[in-house]
Amino acid sequence: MIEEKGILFILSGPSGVGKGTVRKELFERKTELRYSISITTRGMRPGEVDGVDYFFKTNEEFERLIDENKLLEYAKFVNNYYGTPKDYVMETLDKGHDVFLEIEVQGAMQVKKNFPEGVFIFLFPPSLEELKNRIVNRGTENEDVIIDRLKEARNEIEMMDAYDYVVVNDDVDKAVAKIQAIIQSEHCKRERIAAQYKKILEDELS
Ligand SMILES: Nc1nc2c(ncn2[C@@H]2O[C@H](COP(=O)(O)OP(=O)(O)O)[C@@H](O)[C@H]2O)c(=O)[nH]1
Ligand SMILES: Nc1ncnc2c1ncn2[C@@H]1O[C@H](COP(=O)(O)OP(=O)(O)O)[C@@H](O)[C@H]1O
Repeated sequence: MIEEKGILFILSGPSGVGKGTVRKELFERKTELRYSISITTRGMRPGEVDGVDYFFKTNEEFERLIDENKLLEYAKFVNNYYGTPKDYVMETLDKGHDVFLEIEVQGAMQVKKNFPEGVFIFLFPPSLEELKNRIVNRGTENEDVIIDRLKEARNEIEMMDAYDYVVVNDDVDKAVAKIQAIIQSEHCKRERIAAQYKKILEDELS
């Protein structure tokens, strides 16, 4: 029997496109997925909980994690560090569970280099105008940060071609349904590989 490892799914997209909203809705429906809680040096927003939304750390603590090689990937995004805990992701995949990362583009490209078998999904806004409205209406960032995040959004959108799938987030329910379909489709691909492998073994034995 071949060892069944979990699949690593990576969701990226510009700030304000709706990654958090879509991810939360997905987890309401698809409980077998495991979410990897990221580590960040950004300040906590009202309503956020340490250890639920992020593990909130100081710059010093974060840089120690980098030095100790504890991160699968990390990036600086608009003056703050964000990173993925390596041990959690690797151990969870080894146990056969799918893992879901919600990370920005630079980090996703590091994962792609080291983990090309991951499935890379880009969440795309219906328009740049709508993206701006969503960031502004969310009301969690000041004007300077919003301008920086919108600049970053243009760079991020240019990297879209490096992703396996693009999902437009015009409607949350539809976007979640598409991501669920991608997850199922990727499992069917793995099942095909497993079936081919089984057939080869059976042919050898006969
Ligand atoms: N590279 C990397 N990016 C992350 C990680 N966690 C979150 N991010 C991304 O960092 C960016 C900023 O996140 P945040 O400050 O929470 O803002 P928001 O996603 O716009 O609500 C978003 O694109 C996140 O997806 C991580 O572990 N690694
Ligand atoms: N499909 C959608 N239609 C309208 N508004 C949305 C949609 N998806 C998300 N939003 C809203 O856009 C804002 C940004 O969403 P959020 O999930 O915080 O984005 P991100 O995590 O990508 O920065 C939030 O106020 C959210 O309620």
